[in-house]
Amino acid sequence: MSVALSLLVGVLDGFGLAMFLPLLQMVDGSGAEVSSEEMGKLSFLVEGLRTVGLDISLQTVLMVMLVFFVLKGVMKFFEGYYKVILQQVFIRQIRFTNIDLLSGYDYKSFVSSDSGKIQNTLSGEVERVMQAYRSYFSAFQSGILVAVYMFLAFMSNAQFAILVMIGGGLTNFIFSKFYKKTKIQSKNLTLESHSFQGLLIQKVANFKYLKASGLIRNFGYKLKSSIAHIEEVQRKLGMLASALVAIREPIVMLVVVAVILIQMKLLGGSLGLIILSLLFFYRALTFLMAVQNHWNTFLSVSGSLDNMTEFTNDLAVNQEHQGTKSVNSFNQSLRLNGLDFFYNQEQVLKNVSFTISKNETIALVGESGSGKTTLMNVLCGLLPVGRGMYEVDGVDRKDINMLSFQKRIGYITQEPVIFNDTVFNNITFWDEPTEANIQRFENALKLAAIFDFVMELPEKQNAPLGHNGVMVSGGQKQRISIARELYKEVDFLFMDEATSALDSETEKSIQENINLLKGKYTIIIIAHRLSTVKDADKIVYLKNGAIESIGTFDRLRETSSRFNKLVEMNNL
Ligand SMILES: Nc1ncnc2c1ncn2[C@@H]1O[C@H](COP(=O)(O)OP(=O)(O)OP(=O)(O)O)[C@@H](O)[C@H]1O
Repeated sequence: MSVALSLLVGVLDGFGLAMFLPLLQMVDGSGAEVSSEEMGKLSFLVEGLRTVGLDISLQTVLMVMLVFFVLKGVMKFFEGYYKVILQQVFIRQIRFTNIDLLSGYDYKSFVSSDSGKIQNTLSGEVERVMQAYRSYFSAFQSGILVAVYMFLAFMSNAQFAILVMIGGGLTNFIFSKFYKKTKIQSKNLTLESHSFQGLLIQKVANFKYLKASGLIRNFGYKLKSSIAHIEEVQRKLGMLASALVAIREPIVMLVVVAVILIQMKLLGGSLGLIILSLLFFYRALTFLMAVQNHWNTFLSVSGSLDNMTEFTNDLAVNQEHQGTKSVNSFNQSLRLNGLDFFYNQEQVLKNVSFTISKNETIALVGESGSGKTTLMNVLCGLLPVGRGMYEVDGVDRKDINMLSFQKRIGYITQEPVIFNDTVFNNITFWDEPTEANIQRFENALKLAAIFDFVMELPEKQNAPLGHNGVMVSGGQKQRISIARELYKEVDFLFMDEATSALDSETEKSIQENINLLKGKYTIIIIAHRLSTVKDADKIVYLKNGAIESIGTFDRLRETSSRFNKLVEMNNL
């Protein structure tokens, strides 16, 4: 469609231009009858006018010329508009595909990925891909116009056309060197942008620490040095582009001058034919320059295309495996049998076997690095099973649709997750404030022991929490994130150090609430402070990735001297 429109624009423009020749003949003052021979094979235009009974007068020629250019204008509108629509479809597809792929991205791959690359590819790089697409498309369209004008020039004077083509082809050797260098710099620009975005993310995420420790300016230097690298690459790209623009016209003129001289002096061509061909060539060469311009711009952003392809492939290859069996409720047990887990070559979990029954509270304890978080991540499906077996209600992990399982999970992390929005939206995850939802919301607040605090805020549930929850204390953030999980209708509560950011008073109140939830949810909890897990139904004590002992608090105290040591260290 777009090719056809470009062709039409070129042909209409060419026909319009061809009408200049009869016009020139009329104004040369000789008064001779307009001859169509000077137009070469395009003479059919003048002959056609005669056939339909029109005089070849000044008015007719001018009117026909006008009609051609008006039609060209109309076609140009459709061509431009169609181009915008195509571009939107293309970019939307890239954006939507990548967002979907990112949602399905496997957690294990995500952990070892570069957040700067993800951020940069999905923001700045998308813009550059759009630019690449635009330039590629424009180069292609201009290429079509070059072909149309060359064809028209060929129709009016074949010899001249061939000579210009040979000249044009020879100049390409010079341009190709520039293209190669541009491509290399384009790749560098993408890599430098990834690293800049990575540093920026870290500066924002660690702002508090950097500020409090006086290191913020040192980190600022790193960002500035990254900017300097980007500028250096951009300068090189700019230099290449300027040089290309500068040499382009003199080279093209060299070709034209040489060809006219050869044609006039050696081959004895007619000036009339050369003039019409020149009109077409002028157009063809203008578009040839446009092709080269667009092509060079395309190459200067082509690094982004490679990066986007590689990024999309990486996401696609590392999609989370989803089984076909949905978990819509939890009825019996989670069962691990002989589970091993590896990070690269390193074995982190060794032969772990135990069962968690519905509505039991299980505590994972052990020294730092013993594998508690890893085990929790396997249990909630963030990490795959390396070796061995993991079943939910008797269904193998591999056969389960993990998204459906994870919807049944309330997850409370070490660092409470707070979105930059109101208390209500943070807890209900943007649910409609219907009466039933408000009731559910208030119940969740009460269960998380934060109802009084919220109701005393000037704006109550509509109070904003700020970026990362800066407007509330660590303990309050934790309770809000607990309330969010309780608002969901879940079967499991996974708590990773849920009480670590709380003062002892708040911890006591949360502890009481966990006790209240005990028996209503299946709770899997990691806590360094053993006070939190004292009342658990079962404690899984991990040592170097293997289960050292398993049982109630009192039973472990009786049977495991190592556990006793841990308890003593915790001053219990
Ligand atoms: N993404 C990772 N890549 C490689 N090794 C990892 C990764 N995450 C954790 N490990 C390793 O796995 C082991 C267990 O880590 P894990 O975080 O599960 O321990 P933990 O008991 O939760 O520790 P802590 O109490 O300090 O949080 C550690 O030796 C750690 O170095």
